[in-house]
Amino acid sequence: MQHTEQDNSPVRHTGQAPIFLIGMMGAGKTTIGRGLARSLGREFLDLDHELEARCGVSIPTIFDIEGEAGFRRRETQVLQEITLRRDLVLATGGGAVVAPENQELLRTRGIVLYLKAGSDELFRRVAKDKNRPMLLTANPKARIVELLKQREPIYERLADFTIETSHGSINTVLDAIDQLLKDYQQRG
Ligand SMILES: Nc1ncnc2c1ncn2[C@@H]1O[C@H](COP(=O)(O)OP(=O)(O)OP(=O)(O)O)[C@@H](O)[C@H]1O
Ligand SMILES: O=C(O)C1=C[C@@H](O)[C@@H](O)[C@H](O)C1
Ligand SMILES: [Mg+2]
Repeated sequence: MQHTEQDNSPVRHTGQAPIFLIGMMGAGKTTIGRGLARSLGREFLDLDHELEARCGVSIPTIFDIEGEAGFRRRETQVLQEITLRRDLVLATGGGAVVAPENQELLRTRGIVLYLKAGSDELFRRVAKDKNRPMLLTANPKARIVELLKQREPIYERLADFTIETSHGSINTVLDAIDQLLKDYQQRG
């Protein structure tokens, strides 16, 4: 499916531009994304859940069978399709911003919100969860620090808005995003 064709279709321009949440594992993309979609009356999709639903297996199983490269190929394929949807809040996967092709899709097709958190807090949030294959190493904390270092410049560069999620409650973060989006819409 050619991106240029879709850009010219009437469907593409009906409704509001999609909102894409980016950030590290544990930054709150799924949690905040769901709440934001509810408050905006939009559809919510989570890229990780979408991949699992389409493959019929969990993310760790996709990594086991196809490796990270296979997972990333599937991630790009699904992103190409779902970033075209309007009136959507999309929680991306933590590593979805790494491929330049994905960066282009996110940058050109919607509003990008970077949910930012420090490595200590990220580790606290994901430490007990075994469903993140990127963290199945001897020292998951060091892995988070390393991934954050690699990815932070990409998150920063892609973001239309950055929201700190390390401190404060989920509702505080949701209120801050509501306010940002209102200001943005008023500016036109
Ligand atoms: N202020 C906050 N904002 C977001 N999440 C918070 C906050 N405070 C605590 N949390 C908790 O942090 C966790 C965030 O995990 P979540 O699965 O939403 O992250 P994610 O960015 O989707 O990660 P992944 O990329 O691995 O899917 C949740 O358990 C949530 O309840
Ligand atoms: O940070 C990452 O590379 C990942 C984050 C998760 O959202 C999943 O997309 C997967 O576990 C890989
Ligand atoms: Mg998530």
